Amino acid sequence: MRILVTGAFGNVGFSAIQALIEQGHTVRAFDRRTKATEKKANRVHGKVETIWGDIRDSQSVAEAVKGQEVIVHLAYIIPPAVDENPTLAQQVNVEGTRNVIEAAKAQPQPPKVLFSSSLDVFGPTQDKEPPRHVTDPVMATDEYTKHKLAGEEMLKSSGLEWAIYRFGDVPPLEPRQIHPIMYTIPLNTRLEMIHTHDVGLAIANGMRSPIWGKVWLIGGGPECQIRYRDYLYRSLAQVGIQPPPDEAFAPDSKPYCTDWLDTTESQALLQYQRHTFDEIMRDVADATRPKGVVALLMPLLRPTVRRQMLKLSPYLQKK
Ligand SMILES: O=c1ccn([C@@H]2O[C@H](COP(=O)(O)OP(=O)(O)O[C@H]3O[C@H](CO)[C@@H](O)[C@H](O)[C@H]3O)[C@@H](O)[C@H]2O)c(=O)[nH]1
Repeated sequence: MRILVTGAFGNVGFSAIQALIEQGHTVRAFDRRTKATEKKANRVHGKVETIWGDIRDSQSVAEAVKGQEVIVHLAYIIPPAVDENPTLAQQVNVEGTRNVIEAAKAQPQPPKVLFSSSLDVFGPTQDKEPPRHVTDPVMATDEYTKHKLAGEEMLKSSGLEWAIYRFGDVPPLEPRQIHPIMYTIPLNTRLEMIHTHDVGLAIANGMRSPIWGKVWLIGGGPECQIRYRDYLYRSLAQVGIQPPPDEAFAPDSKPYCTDWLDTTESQALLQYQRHTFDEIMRDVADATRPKGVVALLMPLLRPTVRRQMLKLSPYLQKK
């Protein structure tokens, strides 16, 4: 199949193109050109056709869409960056999705579109019995979820063949920057993680499955249903940093929009859940382990990193 992947050199995109190549598809990658995306493009050089462009530019999107049978639309500004530049995020996320849909509709044989959404669209649900089902009500609670729900609606009413994957939390296999967002999640929050390679597999397996016309929940399954504390403590332990005290975090009364997911149906169809939470964390640790001089300096750097991290907590600052 001829498949265009937008945002192809992002976290999910790169896993998707690798799984698609492995399954014999002809992959066209569309992304903006940065040092990071170029580095990843070099790793699949000769295996995909790469088109550099801006998702906000309808002409380059139309060029990329030509002759494709499926578009996997992943180009997006995600949290926390989405709140740092909401105007740009609106253009990339909402207008970018509109460009993809319009370009698809303009084709003599319109391609199908697989849109990536998020479990965040269920809103705050920690007071409800888990897991979340695909039929549960949705609500916009911030810019990101507003954009995702607008995209879902645009696609459903486009007249195109569509499918929507709402993903759980997909940790990238690269270092995540320390950001104040880490303190906005109460430590007891239910989180469902999924290995980035399993998301790639769910996308690739979807190409030969009857996914169309439906919304799917894509998470790691019961083995990946954890609490935020499990994830955070493990991530910090892997780099030898002691976790911040409980009072640095939002209290349980400030619920965050993530939850465990009912993935029975998606797993039965797509057979993509291959990794447990422990395996995700092992692969993240392998991919992010400090090397060379940084590794040697780590024992000296740790206290400074921890101090800087504590400074980012709005709850500690209030005291
Ligand atoms: O202006 C921009 C900003 C970003 N990107 C690309 O979009 C991709 C985003 O990837 P990344 O930031 O690594 O996020 P992912 O974790 O891969 O995000 C995926 O998974 C999220 C849900 O977990 C979805 O919201 C996103 O749409 C989907 O791309 C990258 O290739 C970026 O280069 C653009 O093309 N234009």
